[in-house]
Amino acid sequence: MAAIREAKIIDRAIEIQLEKANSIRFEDCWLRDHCRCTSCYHADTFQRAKHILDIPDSKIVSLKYNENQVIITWDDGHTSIFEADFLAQFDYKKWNDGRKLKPVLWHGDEVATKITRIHVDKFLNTKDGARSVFQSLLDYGVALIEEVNATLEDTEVVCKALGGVQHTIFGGMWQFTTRADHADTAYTNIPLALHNDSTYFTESTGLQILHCLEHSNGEGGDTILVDGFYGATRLRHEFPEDYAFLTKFNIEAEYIEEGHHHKFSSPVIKIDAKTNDPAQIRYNVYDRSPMAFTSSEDCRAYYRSLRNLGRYYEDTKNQWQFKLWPGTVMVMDNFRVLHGRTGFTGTRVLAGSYVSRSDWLDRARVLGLIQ
Ligand SMILES: C[N+](C)(C)CCCC[C@H](N)C(=O)O
Ligand SMILES: O=C(O)CCC(=O)C(=O)O
Repeated sequence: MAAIREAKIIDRAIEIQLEKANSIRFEDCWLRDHCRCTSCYHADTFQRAKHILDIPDSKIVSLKYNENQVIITWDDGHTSIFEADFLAQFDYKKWNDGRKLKPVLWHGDEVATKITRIHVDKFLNTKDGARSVFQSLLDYGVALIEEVNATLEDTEVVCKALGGVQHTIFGGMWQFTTRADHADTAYTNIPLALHNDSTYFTESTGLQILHCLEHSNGEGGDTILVDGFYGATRLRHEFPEDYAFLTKFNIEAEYIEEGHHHKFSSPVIKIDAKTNDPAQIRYNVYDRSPMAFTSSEDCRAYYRSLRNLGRYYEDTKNQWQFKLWPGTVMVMDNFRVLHGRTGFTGTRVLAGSYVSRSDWLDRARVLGLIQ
């Protein structure tokens, strides 16, 4: 509970001093816009009631306060009441810090002991279980959900609980094997180097969920994961020019099959404007489309920087390699963690889905893990 010690008018703003906190200044335009009375705000839908062009450019004529509230009278006769707890949220530093995600960088198989591994019933039926899965995704970008029946239907229940199935050209829930249902090497048995999916979509897919329903009469098919942020951070320190290039230069990716042609250009390393740290990695050497360059410098920088970043991802010291067996659902954050697999023989069937980033962050927010 925030408590107001003092409030005063300064120019066209008010400044409030809270107990044991910084003082916060609020401009009159902000205050009028944030008036919580029923004609300014629909409290039942959490939406503003007035168009921004209809908010009067009015002046404060008087200010009263007590420990819990600030009461403002405006020159057009309107009154606004602000609760101390409401105002206390808008100390810029606290507000901004609260919005930063704080990924914990990892490399190698040490992460195996840190991530959440949880029984599916605990994940589905308890808040603590759900919290621990989403916290693991926020911290490390990976979680394992165990003892799931090896069927598409049971996997779907897990995908829904992670935020809901995201539909793409591959379908909603997918099941894939070496049968070439789509024009993509995932649908073969060849090895796949570390990559992010959907670099060719305007919005990358958020989580990727993989459940091996069967692997019989053969071997191989290990899963390999690497922390994309760790590699990017190493590049930033060791090859700052390449890091700068990959944060700015738009690299084009595409997906082509009968009836489809997706294409998108983006920097490989997208930066978070708040933290200046990597916010998303879009690294897929296979799905790059052929490009023209304005200069030989750019062309050479493209190859040099992608290779320098790729070396961290391909370094086995940075990777976590393991075998997924029926029963264990792997969830990973495709904005951060790169995945790959070793080649395999035999019959191997994987099921899963994507979950959009907006949808899984929605769950994490409702669980109180992020703001
Ligand atoms: C997961 N599933 C098998 C459905 C699709 C795999 C798509 C892989 C593609 N090269 C990409 O990077 O997006
Ligand atoms: O077969 C696997 O384990 C992973 C396939 C893959 O990389 C993908 O679907 O993007």
